[in-house]
Amino acid sequence: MPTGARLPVLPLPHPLILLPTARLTIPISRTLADSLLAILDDSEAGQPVLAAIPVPVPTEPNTNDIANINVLLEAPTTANTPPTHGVSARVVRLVRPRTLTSPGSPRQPYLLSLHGLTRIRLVQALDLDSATFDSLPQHTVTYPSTDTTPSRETIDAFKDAALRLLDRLAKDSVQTQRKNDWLKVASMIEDLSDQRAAWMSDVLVAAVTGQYADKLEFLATADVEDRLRLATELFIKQLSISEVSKKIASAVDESLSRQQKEYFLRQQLAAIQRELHSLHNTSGGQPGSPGGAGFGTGSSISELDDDEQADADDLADLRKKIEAFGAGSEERKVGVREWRRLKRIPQGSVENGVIRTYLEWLTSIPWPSISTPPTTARDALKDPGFLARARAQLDADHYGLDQIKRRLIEYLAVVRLHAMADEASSVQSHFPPNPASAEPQQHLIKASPEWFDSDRAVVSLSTESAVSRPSLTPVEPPKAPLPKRKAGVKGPILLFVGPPGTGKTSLGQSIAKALDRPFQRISLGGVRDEAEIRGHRRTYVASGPGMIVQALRKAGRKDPIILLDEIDKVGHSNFHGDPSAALLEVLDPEQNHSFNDHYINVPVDLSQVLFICTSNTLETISAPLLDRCEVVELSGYTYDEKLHIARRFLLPKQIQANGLSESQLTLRDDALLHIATIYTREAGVRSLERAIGAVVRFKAVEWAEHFDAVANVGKDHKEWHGVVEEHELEKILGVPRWDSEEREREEKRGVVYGLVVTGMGEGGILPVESTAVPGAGRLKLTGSLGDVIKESGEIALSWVKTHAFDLGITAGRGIDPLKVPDSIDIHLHLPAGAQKKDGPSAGIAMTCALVSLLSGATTPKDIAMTGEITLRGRVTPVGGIRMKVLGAHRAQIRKVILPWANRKDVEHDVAPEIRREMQFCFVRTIDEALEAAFGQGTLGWRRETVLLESRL
Ligand SMILES: Nc1ncnc2c1ncn2[C@@H]1O[C@H](COP(=O)(O)OP(=O)(O)OP(=O)(O)O)[C@@H](O)[C@H]1O
Repeated sequence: MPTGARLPVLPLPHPLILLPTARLTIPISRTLADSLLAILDDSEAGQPVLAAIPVPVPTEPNTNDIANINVLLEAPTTANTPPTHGVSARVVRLVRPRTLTSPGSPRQPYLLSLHGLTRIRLVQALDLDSATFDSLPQHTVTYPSTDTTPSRETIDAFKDAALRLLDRLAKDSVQTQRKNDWLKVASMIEDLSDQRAAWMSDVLVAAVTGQYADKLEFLATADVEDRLRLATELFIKQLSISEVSKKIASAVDESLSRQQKEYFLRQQLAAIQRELHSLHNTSGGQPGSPGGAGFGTGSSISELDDDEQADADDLADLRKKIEAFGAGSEERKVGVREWRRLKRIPQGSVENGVIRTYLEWLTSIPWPSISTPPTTARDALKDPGFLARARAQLDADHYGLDQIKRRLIEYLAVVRLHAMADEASSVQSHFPPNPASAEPQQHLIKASPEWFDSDRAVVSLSTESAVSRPSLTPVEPPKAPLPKRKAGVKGPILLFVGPPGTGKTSLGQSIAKALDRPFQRISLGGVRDEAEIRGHRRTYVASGPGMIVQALRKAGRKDPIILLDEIDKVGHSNFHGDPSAALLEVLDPEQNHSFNDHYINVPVDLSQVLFICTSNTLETISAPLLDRCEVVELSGYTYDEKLHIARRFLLPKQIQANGLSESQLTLRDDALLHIATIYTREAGVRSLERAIGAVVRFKAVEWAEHFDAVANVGKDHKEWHGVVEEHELEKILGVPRWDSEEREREEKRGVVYGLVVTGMGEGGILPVESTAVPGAGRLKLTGSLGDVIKESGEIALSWVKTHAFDLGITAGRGIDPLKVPDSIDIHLHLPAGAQKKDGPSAGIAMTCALVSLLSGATTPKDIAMTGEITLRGRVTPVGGIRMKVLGAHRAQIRKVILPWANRKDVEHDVAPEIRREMQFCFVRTIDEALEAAFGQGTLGWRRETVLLESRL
């Protein structure tokens, strides 16, 4: 064709483009078709040629559309320059398809097929403003020269890139036909002559390049060398695109297929379980039996089968609970944050489980920000008859303990007053001075659900608020003030101290009943790890909250009674932290409104909780902990009290527990007392309860046998005897444990009885034995003795040596009784060597034992003593008098020798009936103690002694 020919120009709207060698079929309007037909009529050759000029529209790639990687990779090169490049195209077909015509349609679309021939260039660019796609204006075109031969390297690079791309396309093709086509083209390229390389580049670029801008640039590149280079670049680009796309597709495929697989497996599992269930129900089951026809015929599916539904319900429940948290509260923020993380992490993953468990804990704590209906505890405190009811409750649950009950009533009165004062101040704060100030709070609560997922946030916000633009960032409401510590909501923290089984725990339960609050008991015995109280941090595997939060969750209310049991047995600072320091935080009203549990990691308010502590002894409790508590001592019961407790509480409880009725079984008082004295010698009543339980069980068996025999008429049966006598006890409970000790106790030279308090807080007697062995005047002390008690032994020996002449042991002053007449060693032993013993209170007993050994005088076997001695012979006071006296009374001791300074303890703390039954000797000096122990005139005193014996 001659250069500078005029051709009708067909503008191709974006994104249509026709490359040389390619074919293109496009719909055209009737007007355009008419123009074409006119040209066809004029044309001599039959197939007219047009200039097909692509008209680009400037487009910005949408960077948000990450799904379409081709769009991202396409450069925004389609600038606003007037189009000049195009292709001469032969009109191959012009048809009017029937399917496209519709009656009454103003435009009758035609289909025009074009075949690209060669590159052309318009001499004068198309005027974009006046260009219409309905006319074929005549333009002068030029044909760029294509004669140059490309270089060897360019052709080789082109072929190499083309072959690699074709290879990839063949591999990626799913259809065999298409794969074969690509392979055929590849073999053509291998045999391609250099002259045909430019033609082949047109063919391939038209076939494989998807991007408009690339095609446009390729169309505009007339020079053969440049064109081949550009084609090479495009092939490489296409290759990397297809590789990246493939990688992404396979990654998506993989994750999808894993999820689908899991889903299908779960579905199959559920189906199999359903089948098994129905099989089980329809076969073999007896009508009316579980699993039989009466229970379900297979159509009813247990709620346990449908775990997916249950799972969804649980999640919905969780969400509801988080929504119930007060707006702006710390727990709500953490809950929302963790909820979002939960939604992001795939179900079934370990992390998902961890977050879910955390959220379950978080939502199960009774947070103060959750609005709850007014609690009955508050109502109980408001009731004017509250104190009377509390007193009645304590009396109904416990016998005796009058002083303690009085103290508890005082305590409850204080709690009530504080609660009422608190109520009054909160009523005031519920009425804000300006009603307008309450309004924003309402909006906050209304808008709260959209915190949960951002997509929901967009929807709900855009529908509700037409004015403000929706944003993806959650709307943070203004911070609601954290609940302030309510000053002194409760009274002091009570600490019940006493031996086991004296009713410490059950007193705590009675207080909870009186206050109508839930009761939780935390056993601190053996707690060595701070994390048991504070919880483990969430980074630990299988971490969880500490005991305090667990108790709060179980109680389900923010104001339960929590009993910290055996606080004396909690561990102190070690490499697992300091549990007692953690307890300090729990018990300190200044700190416990924001207790920090490591697992929950949101401050927990414990200021409404009433803590009560129990302990067997005060010695092992750390001073700061003790400082926070008010000590209430329960020393133990007398036999008389035990008898009452047994009759009124323990026996009826055991009778009921063992399926009998009170009319069927009677335990006489003498039998009960026998159990208390001979079988169970303890300060509390726990063993007594156990022993009574054993007797009741024995009788329950007898009753059952009797009942069976009566029902089985004709068979001989024993008579039923519903009264338990004292003499029957040995048959039921075996040989008495304490009886033998009493009998074995003897009046012997060198042996006296001291009074002790065990580590469990229980009083009792302990023999102090001494014997003389040949030796060199040394003192040997055995029986697991601590330093202080050993020193007491040495002080006692020094005192006896000094006063040996006055006591008539030696013939002259300055003679060592351990050397003259014979050289001896003294061995002092305190039995029960497995138990550690320490303290100064055995001073008197050791002195008496040494005097007895050296003088030959003995003390009666029903005398016991306690008191510290000094080198000058003074007797100084000791602790635990109440428990020691009670222990001595239990051990059938009739006379106790005590330091004078402990007189007030006996007067105040010892029950009157014990004071009546026992003789008390209060002594100021060792001389007085010796006279009280050995009896007046027994020792051969060489000087006048003053005996001050006082009886109560
Ligand atoms: N004064 C009492 N009146 C009636 N029952 C009592 C009395 N004291 C104790 N009990 C009963 O004795 C049993 C043991 O009491 P509890 O468990 O409270 O002892 P504790 O002092 O807490 O012992 P531990 O130190 O071993 O925990 C309970 O069944 C309790 O009801």
